[in-house]
Amino acid sequence: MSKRKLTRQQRWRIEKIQAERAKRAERVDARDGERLEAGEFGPERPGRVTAHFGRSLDVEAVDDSGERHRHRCHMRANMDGLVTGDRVVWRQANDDSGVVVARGERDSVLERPDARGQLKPVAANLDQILIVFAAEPEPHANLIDRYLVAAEATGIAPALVLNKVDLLPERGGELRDLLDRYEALGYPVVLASVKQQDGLDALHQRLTGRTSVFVGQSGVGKSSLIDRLLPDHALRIGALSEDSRKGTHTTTTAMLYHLPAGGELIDSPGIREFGLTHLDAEQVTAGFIEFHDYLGRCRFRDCRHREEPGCALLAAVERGDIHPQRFASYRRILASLESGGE
Ligand SMILES: Nc1nc2c(ncn2[C@@H]2O[C@H](COP(=O)(O)OP(=O)(O)OP(=O)(O)O)[C@@H](O)[C@H]2O)c(=O)[nH]1
Ligand SMILES: [Zn+2]
Repeated sequence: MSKRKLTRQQRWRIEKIQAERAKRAERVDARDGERLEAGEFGPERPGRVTAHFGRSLDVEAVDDSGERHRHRCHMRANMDGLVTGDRVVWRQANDDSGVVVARGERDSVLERPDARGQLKPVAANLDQILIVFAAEPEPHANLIDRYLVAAEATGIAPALVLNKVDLLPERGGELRDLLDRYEALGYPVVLASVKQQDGLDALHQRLTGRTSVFVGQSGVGKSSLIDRLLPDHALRIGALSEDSRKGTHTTTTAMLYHLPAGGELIDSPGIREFGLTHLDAEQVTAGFIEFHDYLGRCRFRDCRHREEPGCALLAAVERGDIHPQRFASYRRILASLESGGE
């Protein structure tokens, strides 16, 4: 991303706004501290972050009657970096609001570079990254590989979703062959159609009992899928705590939704355009799961798997144990990282 030059005046204004914000946060935190001391908050309870807005969060907890309820919470000053999906310990004030006092351990975290290019967590405790592609716009194998590599680097299990199967030729055509190859590598492949009545059964099954995100190229149907999976729009808006509904930045935060049949979806525009930036060559190599058996077996320890004699990867390609198209993708991704861009 190109660095935008700010005028001195603009910079001064931004600094001023940031200083004011920091001061306000300090005041809120001091007040929370006093109220905690004074015993104005209830006992510690477990909860899960379902949306976040600056230093405020929505925290979902199960109340005494067994129902899920969302509470607008502050986080203490020492608690930076909470994200949607985090498990937390929080205490309720005498109204509906509360304060988060601790963060639970994370099973996984999805990160994204911020405007300055630094990696920042955007969502936590995900089980599954659903990489969506479609009959149209037609996916290139290299694009699928790029998403898979990026997903593998997060440690969160990827699955492939082919949407718009209503547009495929009867026997599935080349795309079906391509998918078979990924299935043979062990990746779950799910076929879906927003247009067809029964087109989402397999997807429902994939989603049940897991916390998932949808990622993928523009136009593949991510929004359409999410709208169908969360049919009641009121249900989506209703997923925000009452205070958050009045806020203005509801469209940019990652939100956690419950699916009617169980399972959760975490979604935000920022997550959907999840990409490959910030990976190094080693992560790219590790992102090709069928290479794992051969790594460390090349004659030279620093083998770059290009034309070195005794390269175990090249030999596997030669024997047909690694698909040449996957190996070509690997090369292309490395080359694009070396040239410093997508
Ligand atoms: N034929 C067919 N069209 C679909 C299907 N699902 C979505 N579409 C259409 O594909 C187009 C793009 O869908 P979106 O849901 O906006 O795609 P998206 O992935 O959210 O795109 P971005 O918001 O740009 O990231 C729309 O015109 C949809 O109506 C499907 O299963 N079959
Ligand atoms: Zn090698």
